[in-house]
Amino acid sequence: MTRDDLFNINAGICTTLAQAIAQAAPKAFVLVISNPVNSTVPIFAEVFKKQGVFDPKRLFGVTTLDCLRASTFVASVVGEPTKASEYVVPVIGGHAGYTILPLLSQSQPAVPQSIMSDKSKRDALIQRIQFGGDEVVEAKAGAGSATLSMAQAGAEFAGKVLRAAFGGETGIIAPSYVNLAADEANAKTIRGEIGKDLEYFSVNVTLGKNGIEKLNPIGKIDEAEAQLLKKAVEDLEPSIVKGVNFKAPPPKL
Ligand SMILES: NC(=O)c1ccc[n+]([C@@H]2O[C@H](COP(=O)([O-])OP(=O)(O)OC[C@H]3O[C@@H](n4cnc5c(N)ncnc54)[C@H](O)[C@@H]3O)[C@@H](O)[C@H]2O)c1
Ligand SMILES: O=C(O)C[C@H](O)C(=O)O
Repeated sequence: MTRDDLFNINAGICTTLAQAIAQAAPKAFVLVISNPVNSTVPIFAEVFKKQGVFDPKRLFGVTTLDCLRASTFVASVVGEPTKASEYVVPVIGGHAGYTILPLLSQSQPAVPQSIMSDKSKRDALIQRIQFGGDEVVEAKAGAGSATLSMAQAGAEFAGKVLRAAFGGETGIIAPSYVNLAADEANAKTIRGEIGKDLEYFSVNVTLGKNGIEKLNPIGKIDEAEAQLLKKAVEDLEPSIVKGVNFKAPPPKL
């Protein structure tokens, strides 16, 4: 089963939840975890638009688990598994397979050259990050997906949104899959970087008291990442369209 297989069940559930949020809490910060995130976030946005309450600064797709996996697997490959929390690896694109694009070239601390210049080691590391979620789903064989690691990721991301919105903290940056209209000025740069006029993409987001304060451009990536970016964009586009075009069946009487 892939995240896309969940669309048929979760699209309807997300529509119902979005309608309830639009009516009961139209100013809420909405953090979407339900898969396929690449399509469910557009579903939320479309419902909010219809209800006249859409604020792209307050809608987030939660991709934090991809970053947790990236730092965990990088630290492990480097031989420092206990130092995973010290590694920050930006992950952009979306939250499924090849749309998950870890920017190893931007890792802090840097990934050693012995890995970066060894194609097979580097490819294996990227594959592990991209398909770590599928690994868990397969291993659980129908009994759900990531739980403890998702709890850590969800808590980390929600904590950041709350600290920025209500705790007065500034400069908090977190990756998230968002509607690029949240920051049109930087969206223009990001669309130029990805070479496509996409409505949704995951980038590093600067959080503030109103939610998304700034979308951070991708910045410098290397040739291998530029190739992976093309594939990510190619796979992401139909998932966005699927979410945007979803029409929930009328409720059963
Ligand atoms: N974004 C991520 O990184 C990430 C990570 C892990 C899981 N997920 C996604 O999170 C979702 C939940 O995963 P899980 O492993 O916790 O699944 P789960 O099956 O353990 O839990 C799903 C819960 O949803 C409830 N539910 C079912 N139908 C509902 C409805 N109509 N309205 C409200 N609630 C309903 C069920 O009772 C159950 O408690 C899935 O879509 C999964 O793919 C996302
Ligand atoms: O639930 C899934 O399909 C996997 C989940 O999104 C994950 O990344 O662990």
